[in-house]
Amino acid sequence: MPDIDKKDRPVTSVTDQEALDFHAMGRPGKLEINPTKPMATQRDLSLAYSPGVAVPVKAIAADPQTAYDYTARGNMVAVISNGTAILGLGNLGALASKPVMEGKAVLFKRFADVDSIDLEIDTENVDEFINCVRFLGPSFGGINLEDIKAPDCFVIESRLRELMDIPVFHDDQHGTAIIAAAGLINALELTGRDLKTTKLVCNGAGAAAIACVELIKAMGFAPENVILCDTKGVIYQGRTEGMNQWKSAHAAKTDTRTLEEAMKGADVVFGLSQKGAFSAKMIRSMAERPIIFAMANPDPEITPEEVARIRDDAIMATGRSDYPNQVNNVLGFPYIFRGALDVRASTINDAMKIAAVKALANLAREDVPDDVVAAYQGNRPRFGSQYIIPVPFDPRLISAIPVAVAQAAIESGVARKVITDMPGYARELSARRDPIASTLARLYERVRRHPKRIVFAEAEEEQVLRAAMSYANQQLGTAILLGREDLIRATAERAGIDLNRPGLEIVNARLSTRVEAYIDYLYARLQRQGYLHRDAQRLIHNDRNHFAATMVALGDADGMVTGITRNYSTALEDVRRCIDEKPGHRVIGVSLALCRGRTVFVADTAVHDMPTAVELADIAEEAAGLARRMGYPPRVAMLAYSTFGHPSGERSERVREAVKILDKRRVDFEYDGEMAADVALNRKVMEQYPFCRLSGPANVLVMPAFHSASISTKMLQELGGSTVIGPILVGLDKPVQITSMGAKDSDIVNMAAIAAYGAGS
Ligand SMILES: NC(=O)C1=CN([C@@H]2O[C@H](COP(=O)(O)OP(=O)(O)OC[C@H]3O[C@@H](n4cnc5c(N)ncnc54)[C@H](OP(=O)(O)O)[C@@H]3O)[C@@H](O)[C@H]2O)C=CC1
Ligand SMILES: CC(=O)C(=O)O
Ligand SMILES: [Mg+2]
Repeated sequence: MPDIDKKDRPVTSVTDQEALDFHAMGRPGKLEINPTKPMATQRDLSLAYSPGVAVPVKAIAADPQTAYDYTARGNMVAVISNGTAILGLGNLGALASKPVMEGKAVLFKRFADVDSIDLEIDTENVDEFINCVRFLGPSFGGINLEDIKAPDCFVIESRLRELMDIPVFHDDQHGTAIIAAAGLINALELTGRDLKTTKLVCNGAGAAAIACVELIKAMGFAPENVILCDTKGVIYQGRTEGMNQWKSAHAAKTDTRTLEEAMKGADVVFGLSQKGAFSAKMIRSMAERPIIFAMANPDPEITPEEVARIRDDAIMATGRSDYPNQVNNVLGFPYIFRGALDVRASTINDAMKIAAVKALANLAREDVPDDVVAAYQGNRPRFGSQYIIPVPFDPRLISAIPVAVAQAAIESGVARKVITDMPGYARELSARRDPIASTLARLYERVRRHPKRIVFAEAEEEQVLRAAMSYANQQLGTAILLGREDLIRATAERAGIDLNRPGLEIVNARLSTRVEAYIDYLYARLQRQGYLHRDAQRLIHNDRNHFAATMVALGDADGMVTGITRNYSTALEDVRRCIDEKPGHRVIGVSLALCRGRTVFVADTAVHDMPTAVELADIAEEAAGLARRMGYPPRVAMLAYSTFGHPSGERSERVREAVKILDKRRVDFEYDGEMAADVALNRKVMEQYPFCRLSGPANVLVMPAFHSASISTKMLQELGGSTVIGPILVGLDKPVQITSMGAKDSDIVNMAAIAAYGAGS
């Protein structure tokens, strides 16, 4: 019996409590709405609302197409469900479907920058549902129907398609069929099969299954080689029980009556039914090199581990993100709608679906460029049984699929806007990618490849325990929990956290065998700064920051995270008693602000109150180094309230001096200044200074002083809707990160991952 390949094991798994906490933290749910225009002044109000708003109203009344120019319609999709077939969980009602629909809405945004809102319609009556949706056309550029049970979904979709002049797309049908077909084409190629003679069994005869079977027959599968099963077994010609017209259309001429009989000798099996529907016996009875797509969510018909225990020649796919070969409609719907919206398509037709299938299948066969490797857990994927389909985080999807879909819409005559410059369109699409997730994903993947032992210095705190558990769960390394074991265990129990999992290690400072070594180390460092041996003893025994930092200094841990219970500067002082600056470096804090598709590094947000010119130059070097290590070629702007000498003043003088120092140092990155923030960030404003040496908008902002750094990042976060990570501490000889007091568990994990990243490979 083959051992399961390490790659087949889930990369990350989450507990029920983690899932609930994730949905409850901060503002409950997963999305909110933000205005795209200023709404600050009387004039703004006059333009946005009465009287100004009357002008676009009249324009749209005169020419409905102008709604795409004057409203959000053209980038807005509704995700609509009645909750009658939520994933593979069955009919749990409209309200219970909301987490999934919010999820689909955020995936639209995350993967394809499509704005989306979920609408849960509380009726199981088909006519009521249709009547509710049919009048919503003016609000949206497209309708994504989701998790509506068969056969109602077939009636609902086809009637709405007739009634509405925007794309209506039932994702569980066509999204699933497109992804499954793309994966199947590649799996057939890898196993040397011809689709005309391949025998396929599909378990499930609902929304997803019927659409999959229709699509593969359209691709060339022989109808006599396709058998569909449902809860009553094989759908054979003449069967009367539990039938409907959609099942009848695929009733097979066969003597088999059960799934078990049908699967004997089958080349391919699709599971679009329910958890656990495939038995070991069924899998064992399939043909050589079988293709098994167990696509039920959240739990597949059979797991890759189970299949690996039965046979080692299968190509295995599931609908889940924690196994290789994820056949899930998330690879389709964001990009298919992106392409359809961009050409204002009136529908999503077969030509567009087939174009998406081909684009997806081809992408998995292409060589993967370096900047994509991070999306594949650090391994360079190669077309093969473990890689038949791209992963959802593949950054090439955003340009490859919408282009194919838009092109097909234009050629098949359903586009209301023609794109002539397709390469230009592909470039625009790439720029829509959300950098937040890619930056962090890249960092996490690097750490996953080189897991690290990180000490969580305040492990008696609940959010720290949660963060540590998440760190271990995400296979970033070992989380060392520092604290009194009885208190850690009590907190864990109260919070429902299971400490008996691999990757967690409790260290109690009082009981550690390393205490004497740590005291000696600290005393040797501090004895000439007025500290007695007993002071060093007290610090190691009683203070977790000193204990943790000494652990890191002496190599008992790779890095450390702290900051929840003590203010930043106090925590930093604690750490610096134990760890020096890296030779030739300066310790500073850099905040990473991710805002409206841009990433900027802001420094120094932690250490230097009123830096001198030399210190500013050092800060620029440290921040540029961090940017480069995180994959951004640095363009450093030395910020001030003035730009290139005007208006003059003492504060700007210091910044100008820092630029001269950088000139003398002949540093190997782009920098310039002094300049105001708008000059640094806005290409058009920068063009007014043609001599400026930056080749584009700055991505590293060196602030003239701590107050401006701190104030501007906090304002970005609170008013600008930016995600701010950090301050990230750089320049220390060992990787230590300090969170802000009261940080959330997700912030703490990010900082722990950054510490681990800093520990290198
Ligand atoms: N990976 C992916 O991207 C996607 C996966 N899916 C998964 O596919 C499954 C079906 O979803 P959907 O088509 O929307 O739901 P539907 O309610 O429309 O259809 C469910 C179908 O599954 C059949 N079924 C249920 N349990 C069994 C069983 N034990 N054995 C055989 N057949 C069974 C039902 O049979 P009967 O007709 O007799 O009631 C019905 O035909 C879900 O698990 C869902 O998560 C769906 C969409 C996308
Ligand atoms: C993925 C999905 O849409 C489903 O399982 O229903
Ligand atoms: Mg679904």
